[in-house]
Amino acid sequence: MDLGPVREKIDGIDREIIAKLNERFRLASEVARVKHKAGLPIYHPGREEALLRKLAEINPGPLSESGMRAIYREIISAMISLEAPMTIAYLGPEATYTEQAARKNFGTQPNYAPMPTIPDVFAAVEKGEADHGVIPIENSTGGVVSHSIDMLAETDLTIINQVYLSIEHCLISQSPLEEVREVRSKDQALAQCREWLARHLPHAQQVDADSTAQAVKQAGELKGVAAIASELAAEKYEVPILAKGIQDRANNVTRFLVLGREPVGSGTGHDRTSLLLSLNDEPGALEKALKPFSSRGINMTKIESRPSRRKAWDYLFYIDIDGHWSDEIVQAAVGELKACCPLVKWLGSYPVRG
Ligand SMILES: O=C(O)C(=O)C[C@]1(C(=O)O)C=C[C@@H](O)C=C1
Repeated sequence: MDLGPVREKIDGIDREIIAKLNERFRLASEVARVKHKAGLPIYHPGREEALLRKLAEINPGPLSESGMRAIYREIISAMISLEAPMTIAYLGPEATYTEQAARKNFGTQPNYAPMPTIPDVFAAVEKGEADHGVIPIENSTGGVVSHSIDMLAETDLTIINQVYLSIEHCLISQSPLEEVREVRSKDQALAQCREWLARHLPHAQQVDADSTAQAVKQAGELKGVAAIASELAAEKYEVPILAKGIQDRANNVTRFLVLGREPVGSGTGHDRTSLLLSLNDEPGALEKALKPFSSRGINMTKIESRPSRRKAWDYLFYIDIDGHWSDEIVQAAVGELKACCPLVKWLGSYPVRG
């Protein structure tokens, strides 16, 4: 078949797409100017999610929803970088899962700033060295990242978005499996591969590292040491992969939070709100605190208790509910909550991915 005529048609469509994209850029620039005047950030996760949900509804295919989202992720990323390039701080070093989550959310265009620890990510955004920060918050197999929850109790930053990332772990080493005597990784990653390690490396010592990517760097330098990390990290630090998909649960997903200095926008109709509560030291205090939500049929998707670090045996409760802070029903529930809890801190409201 002569491909010439089809390719000519494709060229014509590409010319139209480019013209339309530039028209879109000009309109988005107008929006950016208005936001700039009002002192608002350009990045608006709620608007982006609402736009993507609408596009998914009208997309007749064969373009898949994930393909459509990836294309639009980059269109918006390029748009924002034309107006005001963003700096995104994340838990580094380079090639961590947190970097992958940050790129999934912000695309390829921002400046990415790897930070050595979770508190450093908070500090970079608080000091204005970064526009936004990305931190891991919980994993479907390993549970919460306590360090992140503890930092949320102390910060003035707001959660403005969340990102889910499927986590596929690899065993990475310059030595063959028979010679591996030590496995290094972030405690969470080691916990997610416990059964695999018990089966394949029962005698290897398990050692905590600051991050999965840090463990790969070390595995590249030390014989007999293996790391658990992503394929991307193995490629980045040029250390061979011995085994892929070694996590105990096939469906291993981590949830990351995107932080900003101020809340952005109102609800999208499908949002989540995170709150921090403290309770009075009296019988039934927790039950009383949950009542304002259950009595209104507000779904609570998470509750996690953490030591308050102010007093022994004093706890803070981190909760996630369906709805946006600005929703009337949420406001009514929070009003009732304030009457029975000494502390009610709003951590942020953000869109739930459709
Ligand atoms: O609608 C807006 O608020 C815009 O700034 C435009 C736009 C877009 O390109 O669609 C750009 C950045 C925001 O994160 C959301 C949407």
